[in-house]
Amino acid sequence: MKVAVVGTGYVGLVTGTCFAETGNSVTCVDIDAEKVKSLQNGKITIYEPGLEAIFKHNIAQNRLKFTTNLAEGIKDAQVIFLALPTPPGEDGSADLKYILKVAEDLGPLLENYAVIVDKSTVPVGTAELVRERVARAATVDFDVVSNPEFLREGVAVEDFMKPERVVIGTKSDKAKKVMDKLYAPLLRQGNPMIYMEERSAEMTKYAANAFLATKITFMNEIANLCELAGANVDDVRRGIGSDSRIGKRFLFAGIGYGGSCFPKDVQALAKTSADFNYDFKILESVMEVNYLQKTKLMPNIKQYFDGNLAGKTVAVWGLAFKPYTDDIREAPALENIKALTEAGAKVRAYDPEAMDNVRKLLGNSIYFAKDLYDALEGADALLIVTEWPEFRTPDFERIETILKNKVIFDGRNLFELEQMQELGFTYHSIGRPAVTVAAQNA
Ligand SMILES: NC(=O)C1=CN([C@@H]2O[C@H](COP(=O)(O)OP(=O)(O)OC[C@H]3O[C@@H](n4cnc5c(N)ncnc54)[C@H](O)[C@@H]3O)[C@@H](O)[C@H]2O)C=CC1
Ligand SMILES: O=C(O)[C@H]1O[C@H](OP(=O)(O)OP(=O)(O)OC[C@H]2O[C@@H](n3ccc(=O)[nH]c3=O)[C@H](O)[C@@H]2O)[C@H](O)[C@@H](O)[C@@H]1O
Repeated sequence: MKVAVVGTGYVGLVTGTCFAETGNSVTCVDIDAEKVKSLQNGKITIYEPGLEAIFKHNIAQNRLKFTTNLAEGIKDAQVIFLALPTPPGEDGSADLKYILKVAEDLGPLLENYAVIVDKSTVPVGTAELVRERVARAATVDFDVVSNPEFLREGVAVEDFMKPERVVIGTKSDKAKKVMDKLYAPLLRQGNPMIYMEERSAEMTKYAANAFLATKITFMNEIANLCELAGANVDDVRRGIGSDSRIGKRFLFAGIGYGGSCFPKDVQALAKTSADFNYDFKILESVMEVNYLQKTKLMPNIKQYFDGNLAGKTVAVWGLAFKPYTDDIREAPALENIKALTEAGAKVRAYDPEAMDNVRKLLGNSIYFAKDLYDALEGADALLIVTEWPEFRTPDFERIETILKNKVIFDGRNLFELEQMQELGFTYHSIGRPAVTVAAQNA
């Protein structure tokens, strides 16, 4: 099948590459000329495990092409994916300007029937708006369907190639046939293609993200309560997660969720609710709790240094909003770096993938370390923000030698409390009793 993907960011590049991998002929379109040039030269523009190999393979097979020219990109395409940004507008709603602009541009360019697919996360009613914009200048028949994407960054290829479900919002049988054919190779394990009305498909995406953000936030609040009540959130997680109605996944307490989607999608759903005069109370709480959670460890850090961080240096392990990505959008690390520097501390940061992106944002206002131990040189304390695997079993003897104080603030609960106690570290984590040297000696 001939497929076009408009917008070649995280979702567009994964979508295009994976559909090329299943044998389609794919052209990806982007207005960012530098990005397209790099992709044309076989240089991948994002870090996503497993993507580079299939990206290169499909370029070599001539099944994956890149262009800045929309007309060229969509020529003869049977399916046109819109994988464009939908950032928050000033009022928190999803800004549809990128989607609607491309929809308008597409109209006069269509030469044959095509299925135009809203892959971006878009509010209820967007498919109707896209249809209206395309129709303004279209001279051929077309369908617009909603096909929200549920991939996670860091495991995007796996999620895309083996989706637990594919949701399609459309009433058109013609469009259904095209989508069935395109997705068939990805659903061989029997996972379902779920058809529904387009408004329900659009809502499904926001409901999924808002539910997951709420689940995490609920656990973060349980964690905060555990700290006050002397319970351990990790035990509570195991205790409730084994109930299949609750499930084991997405119950990990930490210093807040980040990323390009949960924050903006929860906000956008709240705005949609407001537009329908519905007071969606949980969403407001989720946003407030998550905002506060991101700097949850700051009071502990300040208290350790008797309220004064001026002149102190803090090593920060992890900058990406989660492991296996270089994405720093809404990353808790950024809030913590801001809080630390505002309090007068210096920051020495290390992340395996995200340092270039943070450097673009913060310049040389913080030190970017060569590795996790370089980050500790001359540092008074260690703050862990992202659970990269290489942080899980570090050389504690080396940490002890380099770090000025044996103190770790851990926003991702990487270490066992007993281990920290044995090693003699003061250790503050999330939703678990603090390990202090005083407590150890008591
Ligand atoms: N990043 C993620 O993990 C997921 C994102 N989504 C949704 O997918 C959509 C896209 O997200 P990302 O891929 O993360 O965004 P992104 O910002 O990484 O990529 C968007 C791309 O669109 C390009 N673009 C902008 N205007 C254009 C135009 N007129 N013509 C052609 N290209 C244009 C940009 O240059 C950029 O390369 C958003 O709605 C997002 O909410 C959904 C599921 C997962
Ligand atoms: O719409 C999107 O863009 C995507 O948003 C999320 O994917 P993603 O943001 O890539 O990453 P997640 O693995 O969901 O993690 C999001 C945040 O939640 C945090 N998290 C996750 C799980 C958990 O148990 N605890 C927790 O704090 C992570 O640290 C991270 O900051 C969803 O999981 C995807 O299904 C969805 O497609």
